[in-house]
Amino acid sequence: MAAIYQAVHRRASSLFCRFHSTYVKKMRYLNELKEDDDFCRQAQTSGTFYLFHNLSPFLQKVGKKYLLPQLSAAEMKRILEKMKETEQWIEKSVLIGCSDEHVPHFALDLAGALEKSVIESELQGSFTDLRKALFVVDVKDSPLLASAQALLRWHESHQYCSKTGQPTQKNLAGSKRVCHASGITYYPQMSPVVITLVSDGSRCLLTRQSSFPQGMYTALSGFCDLGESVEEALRREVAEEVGLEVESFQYSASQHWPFPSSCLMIACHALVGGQQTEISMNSLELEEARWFGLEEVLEGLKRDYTSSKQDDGSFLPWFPPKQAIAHKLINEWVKQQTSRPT
Ligand SMILES: NC(=O)c1ccc[n+]([C@@H]2O[C@H](COP(=O)([O-])OP(=O)(O)OC[C@H]3O[C@@H](n4cnc5c(N)ncnc54)[C@H](O)[C@@H]3O)[C@@H](O)[C@H]2O)c1
Ligand SMILES: [Mg+2]
Repeated sequence: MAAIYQAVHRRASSLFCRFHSTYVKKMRYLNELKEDDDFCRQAQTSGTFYLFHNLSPFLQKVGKKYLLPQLSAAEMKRILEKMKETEQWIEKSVLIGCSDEHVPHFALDLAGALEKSVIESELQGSFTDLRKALFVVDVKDSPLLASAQALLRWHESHQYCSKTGQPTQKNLAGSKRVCHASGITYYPQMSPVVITLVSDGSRCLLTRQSSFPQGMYTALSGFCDLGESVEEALRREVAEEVGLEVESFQYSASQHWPFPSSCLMIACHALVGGQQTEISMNSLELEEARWFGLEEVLEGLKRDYTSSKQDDGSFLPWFPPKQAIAHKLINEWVKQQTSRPT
């Protein structure tokens, strides 16, 4: 009965969809895949697959470029058969998007099924740590890579119900997990983080944690506490980490960030009053916090880790690459400074 209802519903939706844009149709299609296991199972037979092993994505190096190969369902089947694994493995994949033509994309972690080196030599590429992969693939592929890994990571760490201790079961698309003993449904989660580029009008405040690569400075950031609004978290983090009081702030943009595990980065510009710009750094959290003038920021934007290294082994300041939302904040600040009437 449910299957008939779903088929009728799908037919009605597809008629309705004739009047919708490509984007709306795509979102409706993805939503159906999440809601209907049979539909998703069928989609897995015609979809494409991004491979992971122990949460490291599979990349192929072609010349100087790192590509993110998508395997067809037929190719996946061939590899699993060759390695004497069953096709059931395909059901462990999670839905991560689809093309405008509704070819669904899935991510699959093959750890536990296949030996890493065997797949690497079969497919001529390598499973690469996400901290490297994210920065070497084409910029347009980084968000997909980050969210695919985050979803696979969430499933890996939510195998059991935290109330009953019983195994949880994922739906086919991987948009949720259910504990059949308690009836609890678990959904993938992100932790909200506010990232703030503080300015005093003519300088911006950039900071380092001791765990950062040498020479790298970025905007202030902090996890939102439970029950806090974005505004409250922003003001608290700036006060906690550098001892300054925010006068006003403006939202810029947001980004999903996979480190340490699924953050929703909410990026803002903040202004502190001209009278109170003396930094009182919290050395438990930060190694350094200081004001940067426009010239120094412009110079820093030209460097990366390698080019910032000096002959004596020290590092000149450099900033996060364009995949990180901090880069956008710094660029926006530069634009605002350079477009101001002098
Ligand atoms: N994409 C970017 O441009 C960018 C830039 C800066 C920071 N970040 C990310 O923002 C995250 C948070 O920044 P931060 O380290 O300054 O935060 P923070 O200042 O809140 O300090 C981190 C500490 O907060 C605690 N904490 C509270 N809630 C937590 C949670 N949900 N998960 C983990 N730890 C929690 C832990 O003790 C942790 O050590 C970092 O993990 C970093 O990867 C991204
Ligand atoms: Mg912080």
